Amino acid sequence: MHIHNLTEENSILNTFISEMRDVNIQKDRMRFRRNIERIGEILGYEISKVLNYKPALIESPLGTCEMNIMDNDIVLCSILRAGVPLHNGLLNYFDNAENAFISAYRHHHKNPDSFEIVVEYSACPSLENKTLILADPMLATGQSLVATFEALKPFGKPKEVHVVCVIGAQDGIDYISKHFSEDTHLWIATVDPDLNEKGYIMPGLGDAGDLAFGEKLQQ
Ligand SMILES: O=P(O)(O)OC[C@H]1O[C@H](OP(=O)(O)OP(=O)(O)O)[C@H](O)[C@@H]1O
Ligand SMILES: O=c1cc[nH]c(=O)[nH]1
Ligand SMILES: [Mg+2]
Repeated sequence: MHIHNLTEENSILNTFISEMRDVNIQKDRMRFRRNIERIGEILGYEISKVLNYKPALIESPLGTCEMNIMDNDIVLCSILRAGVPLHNGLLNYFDNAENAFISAYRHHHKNPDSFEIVVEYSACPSLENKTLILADPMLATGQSLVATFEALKPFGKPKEVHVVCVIGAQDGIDYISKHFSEDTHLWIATVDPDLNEKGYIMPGLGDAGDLAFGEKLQQ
């Protein structure tokens, strides 16, 4: 897996991540969602640098110039719920992308520290020979991303896969590296060292879905 960790370079991206982590600033739900969206825009811009381009003649009112224009059939797929603002950020840049949505949530059994991933809903166009961009802000154990990728298999084989995340735990990155093909790209805003006993990224930011949309009742 090709890992692009954007936090290694100083940029305004780190300000957005720090606001998402900050226990006081993150209470502002609108800012939390907007920061995920802004990070989606930044990561989308980075992905655009490795996509395919074709020359096109562009006519301005004063003349004609040749420019390289993006030439990819993009399918943007995000994992509900927390993936929604990241999806919006990517879609702000990939105007004509097709879109897919998958639901994946942690189902807790009697032991609150153990869970399985339940994938229930999938709405997806054909992925055959397309550029799949798979978005979820949090990569903790990596199980949601792997379960989602599995659920997408009946929709066709993409030409290339780009996974987009805001915060990832090293263990989760190692896990998805084993389950996605070697030529997959991971575009990640930052990487944290640990997971706690509940599978939360440490120091992370807490529960991204709840911070973006409010607490949900456990199923
Ligand atoms: O890497 P994993 O260990 O699978 O954990 C990461 C998953 O957890 C979060 O979703 P959550 O299950 O909290 O659902 P939500 O978006 O509905 O809150 C997040 O958006 C990922 O999908
Ligand atoms: O740290 C984590 C792990 C899973 N889901 C989240 O929202 N946060
Ligand atoms: Mg959640």
